[in-house]
Amino acid sequence: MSAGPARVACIVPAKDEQDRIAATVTAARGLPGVETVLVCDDGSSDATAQHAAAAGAVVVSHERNRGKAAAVESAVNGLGVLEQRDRRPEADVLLLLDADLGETASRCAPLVEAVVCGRAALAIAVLPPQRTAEGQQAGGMGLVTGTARRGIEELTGWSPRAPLSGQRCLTRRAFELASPLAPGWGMEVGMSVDVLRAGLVVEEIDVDLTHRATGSDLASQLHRASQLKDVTRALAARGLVRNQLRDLSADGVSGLLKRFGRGSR
Ligand SMILES: O=c1ccn([C@@H]2O[C@H](COP(=O)(O)OP(=O)(O)O[C@H]3O[C@H](CO)[C@@H](O)[C@H](O)[C@H]3O)[C@@H](O)[C@H]2O)c(=O)[nH]1
Ligand SMILES: O=C(O)[C@H](O)COP(=O)(O)O
Repeated sequence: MSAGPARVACIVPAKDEQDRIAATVTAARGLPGVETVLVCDDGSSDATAQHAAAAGAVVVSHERNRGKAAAVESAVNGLGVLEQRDRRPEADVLLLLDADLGETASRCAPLVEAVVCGRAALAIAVLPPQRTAEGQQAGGMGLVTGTARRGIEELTGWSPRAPLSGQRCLTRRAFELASPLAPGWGMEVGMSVDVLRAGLVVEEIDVDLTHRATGSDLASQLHRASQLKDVTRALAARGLVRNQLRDLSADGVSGLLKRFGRGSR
């Protein structure tokens, strides 16, 4: 990281977030060190872009929906263009926040602090249990989370508490090491694996954040299916399946049983 105070840019991917984006942007702008908030409007069909801009964000837009990872990449590219055009010093820290955090985004200072002080290259927020809009306990059967957690552990030896959490702060260098990001919902899993494999420190931090939690209706289950597909792809692209096949051919049936036992934890 460069000498002097750290420069933090906040990156917010947003699809149809007009109800919450302004509060999220306002809260993010108030975080220590945050100089710029960039929102990528990922093909929204509502007024997300206008609300984000009115709250003080720099907005880049996708004409059509391209998924979360592409939105994050576009916002970071936009940051690079701004820095060159305006000859401004480069941000050395990126804070990635989802658009639906609202004013709770103001609680993310501990993530920034962990990276700015050099304790971690990637700091990830662990959220408390969430409730759905109907007041029910959020979350599914744990299939996506469990797949992501076990995959990261198999590939790196580290077992995260919140493998899917998109609320994360990292050095620009760590972001570059994880780029291009794994597509769609695989970006967090891919990033964690890539940063750990580069030998950098990853830390999870409890942060009292609230977001729009996924429920149990059909749309929510379809969302989970899409997450599972992208997470599985990100893990496979980093060698998970290859490793499993290698171990199976080395250990035969006992390897299969060992792996099955581990998978059912
Ligand atoms: O096509 C899309 C879909 C979503 N988003 C934005 O991405 C963020 C996360 O989307 P959300 O629907 O809130 O995700 P969750 O269901 O909450 O997913 C959890 O798990 C994901 C990984 O599967 C992480 O990316 C999220 O941070 C984490 O909250 C939000 O700002 C969205 O507006 C896009 O930019 N493009
Ligand atoms: O609701 C959630 O936490 C995510 O969509 C992941 O769901 P799952 O881990 O319960 O399958």
